[in-house]
Amino acid sequence: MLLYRTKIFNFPVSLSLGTFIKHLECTTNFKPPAITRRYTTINSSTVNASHFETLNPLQKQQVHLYVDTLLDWNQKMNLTAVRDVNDVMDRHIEDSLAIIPPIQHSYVSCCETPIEKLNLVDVGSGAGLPGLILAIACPDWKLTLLESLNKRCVFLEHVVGLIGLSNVTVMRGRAEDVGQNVEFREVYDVAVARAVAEMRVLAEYCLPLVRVGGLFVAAKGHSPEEEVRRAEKAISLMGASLLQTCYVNSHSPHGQRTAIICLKESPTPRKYPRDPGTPAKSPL
Ligand SMILES: C[S@@+](CC[C@H](N)C(=O)[O-])C[C@H]1O[C@@H](n2cnc3c(N)ncnc32)[C@H](O)[C@@H]1O
Repeated sequence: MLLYRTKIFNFPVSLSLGTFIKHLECTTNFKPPAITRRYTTINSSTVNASHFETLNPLQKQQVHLYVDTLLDWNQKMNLTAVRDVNDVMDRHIEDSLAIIPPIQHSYVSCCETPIEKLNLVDVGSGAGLPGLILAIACPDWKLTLLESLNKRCVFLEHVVGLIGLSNVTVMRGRAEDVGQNVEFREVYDVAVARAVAEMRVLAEYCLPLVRVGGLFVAAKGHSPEEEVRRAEKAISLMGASLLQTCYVNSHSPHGQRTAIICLKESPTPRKYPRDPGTPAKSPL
């Protein structure tokens, strides 16, 4: 059974999905949206196994094509340190799929627009993780894969075309520049990031891209508490607040993973993000 760990009166507890959603509502000031809830229950027999097993046959085929292409291109360019197909499935695919339930539950609980047509940006997408996997698993969502390295963008464009995904845009650029571009600033419902930087830096990369009322979701390891605590100031400077740390029992060999969820409450001041390189050199 998929359990969400949180704290009640400072005691760590593990909650089932339904209880977790109720807890989220009780411990935040946000009113449940007027829209119909779509994720009040999850079939525990499906989440009990791997997240991959919950995909339909076409989606599974698309993931396999992605993994084969990734490993093929990895012989020519450095896309991932993971070389074995089973390891890619367990470490990258399961890890990426594991953040979908926390995104869905937090969005439905706290954000006022319907979740069906979500507009997401994956910051520092690398070889497309988690963004490209989210695009396969949630074909109604629109994904922008933002990546600064040209060769990785070439791979992304190739694999997106090969799989035939029409809901993905590959954007080459630095988060610091894109976040200052009026065309992309504060337009995304959700920004996600995995294995790009520490939370203080990620907050400055991601939150300027998120619209007021949207979410920033960072995929992190099993013990992100100290990193998250240090990032509280940066998150607040960006006009957001920490909503929840969701502990997800991933099928990945890393075991438990976390999704750190922040809600954007007010516009980010114009001076953020700072010049390229500054957020990483001098985190807020
Ligand atoms: C360690 S890789 C992780 C990639 C992927 N998210 C994953 O989970 O496998 C970090 C990626 O973020 C990109 N990156 C780092 N800083 C960035 C920035 N400021 N703007 C855009 N991309 C960035 C790097 O080029 C690299 O491809």
